[in-house]
Amino acid sequence: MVGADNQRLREDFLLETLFEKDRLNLVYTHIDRMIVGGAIPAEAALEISDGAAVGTEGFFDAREMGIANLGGAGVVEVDGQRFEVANRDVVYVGRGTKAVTLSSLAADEPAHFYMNSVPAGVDLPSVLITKAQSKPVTMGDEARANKRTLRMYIHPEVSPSCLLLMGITQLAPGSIWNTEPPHVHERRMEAYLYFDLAPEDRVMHFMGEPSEVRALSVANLQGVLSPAWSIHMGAGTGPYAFVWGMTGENQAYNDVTPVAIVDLR
Ligand SMILES: O=C(O)C(=O)C[C@H](O)C(=O)CO
Ligand SMILES: [Zn+2]
Repeated sequence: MVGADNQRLREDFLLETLFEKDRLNLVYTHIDRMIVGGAIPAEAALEISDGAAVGTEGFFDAREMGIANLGGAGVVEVDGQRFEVANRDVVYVGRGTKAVTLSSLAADEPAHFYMNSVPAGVDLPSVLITKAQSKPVTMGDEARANKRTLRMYIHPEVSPSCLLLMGITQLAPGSIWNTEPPHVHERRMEAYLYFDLAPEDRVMHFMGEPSEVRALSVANLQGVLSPAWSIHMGAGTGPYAFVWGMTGENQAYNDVTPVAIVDLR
């Protein structure tokens, strides 16, 4: 990626249009085969079942998925099992599922479903993980403008998966910096989805090898991909939260190589 200009970086690593009313958008990233998606089912339900794009009969024949609701109350139906999903609840969908249907309880305040799906080697039961069931960890320091609460949802300590990890980080009022210290993790890729950011604000998201840092200006409900070689950290011009999703062969959250701020170039 050395030499890539801003436009090339945006094309390869920024997911600008994931959320559109009454559409299901799924992006096959080819970074550790993670599929990143968004759906706003307002007037009609949206279904995920066909596997043509992933080369299997059914979408979930060889995949698991995490679905986070970032909007109004919604319903995720997994093979007839109905989960009512409030704002910041997450549904884990296990491999072997035949069909997932996404809908909203109210069309004028529709659910915003954000999805991460990765290859899985085992069938696990599909479950709802509410915000109250997630595991919070508070990090950072108000005086350094990086205080935040990270909530683990799909994680060995909360709710198991095959390889997927998923959680939500909320910045504390007045804090702007996420993911300090920045780090890389050779054994996992990561995708961020910034949300609850005002339309006039942006998160300046930093990516790249620690010796070649670049910035992407990211708007509300846009995603950024972070291959194993890239740092991922950001500073918002206003309040925000983000969903982080990871896949790789090591699920230990602290399996990271921190990079000192003074070593970034
Ligand atoms: O603000 C943070 O710190 C994070 O949310 C970090 C991410 O979860 C991450 O990068 C995990 O590897
Ligand atoms: Zn990370």
